[in-house]
Amino acid sequence: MLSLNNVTKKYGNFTALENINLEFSGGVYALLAPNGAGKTTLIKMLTTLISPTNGEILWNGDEIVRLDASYRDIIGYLPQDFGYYRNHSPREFLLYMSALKCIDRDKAKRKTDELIDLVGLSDVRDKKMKKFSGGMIQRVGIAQAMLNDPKILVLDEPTAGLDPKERVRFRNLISSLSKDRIVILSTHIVSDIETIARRVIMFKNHSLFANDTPTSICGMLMNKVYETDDITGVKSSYLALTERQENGKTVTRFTSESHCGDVARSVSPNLEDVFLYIYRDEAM
Ligand SMILES: Nc1ncnc2c1ncn2[C@@H]1O[C@H](COP(=O)(O)OP(=O)(O)OP(=O)(O)O)[C@@H](O)[C@H]1O
Repeated sequence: MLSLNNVTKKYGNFTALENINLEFSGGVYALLAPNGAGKTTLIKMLTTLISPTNGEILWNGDEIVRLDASYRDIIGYLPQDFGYYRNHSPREFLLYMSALKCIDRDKAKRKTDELIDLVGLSDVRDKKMKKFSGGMIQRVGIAQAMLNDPKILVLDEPTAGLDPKERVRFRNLISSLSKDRIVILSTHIVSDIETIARRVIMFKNHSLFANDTPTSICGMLMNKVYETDDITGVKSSYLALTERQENGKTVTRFTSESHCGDVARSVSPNLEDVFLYIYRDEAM
């Protein structure tokens, strides 16, 4: 089990994260928050790239900084800006990364072929990556993070820049990889994690705001989300969440503390509603 006890991170006088307590045991944990909320800061602490200013991070009861290389052996990490050589093929790149990770050559070859198949790049295993789409590159990124068969897989905004089809494919891949490990994934895109996250972790004002199942988090807005094609009929105060066109009319989805069932249709809240509601005052 990976746990954070009262972790605070300051950059000079600026507090990026304050007094965070979390536990990770298995499955997908989604760090869901707008840009600048502290997701990368948390990930960098979990991967030992930076240290907490206060508090401790433990792996099975031992401080990760003390475990040092033996902790890094069980981590797979896909950073936000994943560096690769454009003239490498996936196979060359994964063999190169295996060497950096001190994986012996026979095992590296076996693992490289296995992972290339797993991420669906068998057809292009020997093609230069310079012609790859963003989704293909990210799949190479996941494969390099999996080379050491990590117990903890950390993915920092892995779907940034992917098209909808690539996102779905990536989501399915992440879900399958989470069966026997902890996957910690940061994103500000709700649809990436709504169906695969075991728990959703949200930060607000640099503190932990929520750490719960997607269903429970949606429960925050139960009986408070409505839709109408005549928003002028809503007389109580409300917060407009989204708008869509339907049969030539603009349907507004909104949340209201007052009962609006007489002028609007009550609908089940989803994670996007909660995200828009919680971060309503923040620039996104
Ligand atoms: N090295 C640093 N020095 C000073 N401030 C920093 C540093 N790194 C991050 N910050 C600040 O800490 C806050 C959290 O940044 P962080 O990168 O963790 O956010 P994030 O949620 O990952 O957002 P993004 O997706 O934009 O990276 C931001 O206000 C950022 O400007």
